[in-house]
This record gives sequence, structure tokens and C-alpha cells, in this order.
Amino acid sequence: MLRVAVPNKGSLSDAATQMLKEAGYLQRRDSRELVIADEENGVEFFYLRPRDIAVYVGKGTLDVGITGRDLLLDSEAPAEEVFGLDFARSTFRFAGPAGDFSSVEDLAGKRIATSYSKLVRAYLEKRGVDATVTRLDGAIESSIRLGVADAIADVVETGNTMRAAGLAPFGETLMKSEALLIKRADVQETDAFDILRRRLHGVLIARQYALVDYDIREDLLDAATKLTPGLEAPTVSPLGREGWVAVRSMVKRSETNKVMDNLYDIGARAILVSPIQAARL
Ligand SMILES: Nc1ncnc2c1ncn2[C@@H]1O[C@H](COP(=O)(O)OP(=O)(O)OP(=O)(O)O)[C@@H](O)[C@H]1O
Ligand SMILES: O=P(O)(O)OC[C@H]1O[C@H](OP(=O)(O)OP(=O)(O)O)[C@H](O)[C@@H]1O
Ligand SMILES: [Mg+2]
Repeated sequence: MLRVAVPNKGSLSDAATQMLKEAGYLQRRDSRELVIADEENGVEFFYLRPRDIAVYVGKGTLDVGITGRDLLLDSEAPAEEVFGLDFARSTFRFAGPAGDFSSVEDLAGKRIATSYSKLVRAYLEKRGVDATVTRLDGAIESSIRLGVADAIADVVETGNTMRAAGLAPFGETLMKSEALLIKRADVQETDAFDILRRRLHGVLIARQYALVDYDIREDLLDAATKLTPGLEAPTVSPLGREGWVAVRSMVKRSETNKVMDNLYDIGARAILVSPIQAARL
């Protein structure tokens, strides 16, 4: 059985479970369950702390897992990114009391609190900045007010948490993170792994793309398919109307309205957009 690590708590947990459900896998119903076997698909899911997932996968105890890129780097475990899963997107930034710092060099000799101490130490070393890094578990933004640190390094999504604590980000972004599918470097390329990878990719495609159908005069087909090239090539079918064809293509969901406007402008009609329920490319 393929052994898969799934986050049991925090920002990654619900979205990871939801994605695996959409990919047709059995998921736990009760958050106290630690392991569940999906016999039909030959996969066993282990629910673990997000921070520990790269460690288990790196050591080879588990074959693959879902975790954040920031957590993977901070673990320094020999696990590899397979692909991004397009959720839990965040950046990782230094921040301090507004006006106190303007660049990373200003951190020399200062105290920095973070939950990602290895990632921060590695970055400071690369930049040649000597500072004291203290690892705390969470609510990092409070550490400055409580006198434990001069600056912090933490996950930023909207920036609301930092702003509410009177802190401002400074210096370049240390990294951009999102949830990832990770694997052990030498994981066996079994059928179950290949199917998991393809199914998750299918969920990503179904979420990111929609189908557009429209009718167009044959002489305008080239112009229309330039607007809707699809992933490989659009499907062009005959239409019961002399000189016209029907086209079906995949378009980015975020671009559907713009594409529909542009198609209409060049003469396409009966333009319909529909969601993709599932995909296997
Ligand atoms: N507000 C957020 N928006 C997007 N991603 C986030 C956010 N907070 C944390 N993450 C991402 O979630 C992962 C951290 O997982 P973890 O479970 O430790 O998060 P958490 O939500 O801080 O959990 P906890 O409840 O234990 O504090 C990282 O990859 C991080 O980039
Ligand atoms: O930029 P924002 O949208 O405000 O999101 C970022 C915040 O979210 C996370 O905290 P979380 O809620 O997980 O609390 P924690 O600090 O206890 O981990 C992260 O550690 C930041 O504090
Ligand atoms: Mg947190």
C-alpha cells in the first residue's frame, strides 16, 4: 500500500482532505482517527502534524505527503516537491515595529523570533547577517511587544495579523509558499503513486479551468481559436448551419469573461461556459 501523510491540523488540513476527497479517496470522518486505509485504491493515509510530514517522508517511513513549501525547507529533510497544490499560498517575510528596520542588514546583532528557525538562519547566513534567531511555536507577532525579540520572520497572507500588531514587513520576501505534494527522493514509482499524482493533477485542472463552447463562421475559426487555443488543441465539430462550426476548448476560469467578450467581438455566438467536474490529462 502507498503510505501518504496528510496534515491533521492548521491551515493545510481541511483543504488537503477536501482535495483528496475530490480525487476519489476515502478520508477520515472523525478528526481523532490517526490512520485510515483506502483498500480499493491501495493507499493508507496517516494524519500527522504538518511540520512533521516532511520528516516522515524524508526518512522514508512514508512515501508521499502534503505539506507547505516553507515547512519542507525548514525541515531540511531530503524530501522533494512533486508539484504545487494551489492552496495555503503565503509569503515569508521579516517584520518589525514600523520604522525600525528598512533592510535585512539592519538585523545585524538583533534578536529575531520565528517558527521557521532553520529557514531563517540559512537565509541570514547566505546574506552574511549575524543575528540571534529564537524559535517560538506561534503567535510570533506578540514576541516583540513581550520583549523576547526585536524583529520577527513569519508567514504573511493578507498582512492583517502583522498590521494589527503594529508591525511592518521589510527586506525582500524570503520565499513564496503553497501546499505541495512531496515525495521521498527514491520513492518507488508504483501504480498507486502514479494514480495519486494523476488524480491530484486532475483536481487542479478541474478547479483552474472551465469549458467554453461557441459557434463561429468557418472563415473566422483561426481568429477564434487564437483566443481559445485550449491545452492541446480545441475540438472543432460540424454544425447544422451552412458555413458555421462548433468549437469546444478549455479556458482558465479566471479569464472566462474576458475570453467570452473577445469571442463575441469577433463574431462568435451561443458562447457557453461550463465547469469541469473532473479531469485526467
Ligand atoms: N494565514 C495563512 N494563509 C495561508 N497559508 C498559511 C497561513 N498560515 C499558515 N499558512 C501555511 O500553513 C502551513 C503551516 O501549517 P501549520 O499547520 O503550522 O499552520 P497554522 O495554521 O499556523 O497551524 P497552527 O494552528 O498549528 O498554528 C505553512 O505552509 C504556511 O505557509
Ligand atoms: O497575513 P495574515 O492573513 O494575517 O495571515 C498570517 C498569519 O496566519 C498564521 O497564523 P495562525 O493563525 O496560524 O496563528 P499562529 O501564529 O498561532 O500560527 C501566520 O503565522 C500569521 O500569523
Ligand atoms: Mg500558525
